[in-house]
Amino acid sequence: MLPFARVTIIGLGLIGSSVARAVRETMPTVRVTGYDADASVRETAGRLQFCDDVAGSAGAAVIDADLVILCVPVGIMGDVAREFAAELPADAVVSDVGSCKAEIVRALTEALPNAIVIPAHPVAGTERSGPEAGFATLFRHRWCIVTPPKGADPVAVERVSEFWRRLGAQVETMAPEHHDRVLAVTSHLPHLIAYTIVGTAGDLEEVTQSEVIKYSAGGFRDFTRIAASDPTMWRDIFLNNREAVLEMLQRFSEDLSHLQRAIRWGDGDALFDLFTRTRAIRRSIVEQGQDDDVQDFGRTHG
Ligand SMILES: NC(=O)c1ccc[n+]([C@@H]2O[C@H](COP(=O)([O-])OP(=O)(O)OC[C@H]3O[C@@H](n4cnc5c(N)ncnc54)[C@H](O)[C@@H]3O)[C@@H](O)[C@H]2O)c1
Ligand SMILES: O=C(O)C(=O)C[C@]1(C(=O)O)C=C[C@@H](O)C=C1
Repeated sequence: MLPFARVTIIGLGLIGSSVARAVRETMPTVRVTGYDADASVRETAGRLQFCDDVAGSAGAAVIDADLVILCVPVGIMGDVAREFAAELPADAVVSDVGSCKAEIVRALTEALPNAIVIPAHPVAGTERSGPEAGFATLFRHRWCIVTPPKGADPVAVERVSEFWRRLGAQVETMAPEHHDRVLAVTSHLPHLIAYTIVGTAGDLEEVTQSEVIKYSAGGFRDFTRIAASDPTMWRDIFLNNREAVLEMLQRFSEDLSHLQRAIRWGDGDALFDLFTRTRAIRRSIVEQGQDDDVQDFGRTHG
């Protein structure tokens, strides 16, 4: 049996439109209603037809939904929930796809004190944004981390988990605070580093007169892809996962200082040992099938 019959997606950008497309493909009998605050996004959604209908307000979009998924920037989840609170059916499940979870659990449970709130995070995306960037296979073979609030109904948790499994994801359940510490290392810090290195190179360009662009290849190009990610989305992630990001950044700065010292004192063994350890980490990720060229191609060209 399908976990939900009438799904409403609020926010029809990269992730919202990908969820809609994936539902179409994997659960074609499920009715998908969409809403976006931006009229031009609603118009594009109507043209691309990845929803059965596009509503004119958040309230109208949720009116008979049994699952509502918020696919908007992390910093406005609570405000958007308040917009549709009065129209939300009592037995509907409210979820989201936000990239950090503790603050969202707090904001959604505060905005919807009587609703069934089961947040989730599909750990899948690209540097692109908007409804044209979405694609149905985005979540296939990717993790989706479900982060229920304390005391959440296990039946609702299982329905949300089954929904994501049907979209092709592998599901894990985690406490929101634990999620935020893990993702601070595996996703948020790497983005911060990419933003920094590309910004630094951009500043240096004035000195080197365009050599940065001319000779950018390999490693630097990979950083520029990540550093092209949506500014609103990432501003909100850093402001809403502040504690965990600052903790991991402190740790990272210490490790960077050790490397700096090794280079200064010509400690080749320290450099060699670290690079050997990191190469083994990359190889074990590839062996576990969590990364391959086909998937990378799909993510950047989908
Ligand atoms: N991009 C990724 O790689 C990725 C991956 C996983 C999760 N996420 C999370 O998914 C969420 C959406 O990210 P995205 O990449 O799809 O962004 P996006 O910019 O492509 O889409 C966001 C959409 O939300 C709409 N929106 C903004 N304010 C709104 C409001 N008040 N009411 C209704 N709609 C509103 C925007 O018009 C836009 O169409 C974020 O919370 C992000 O953290 C992103
Ligand atoms: O592949 C990318 O472009 C991404 O940045 C995707 C990525 C990630 O860091 O893995 C970014 C943020 C999301 O919350 C989940 C996935």
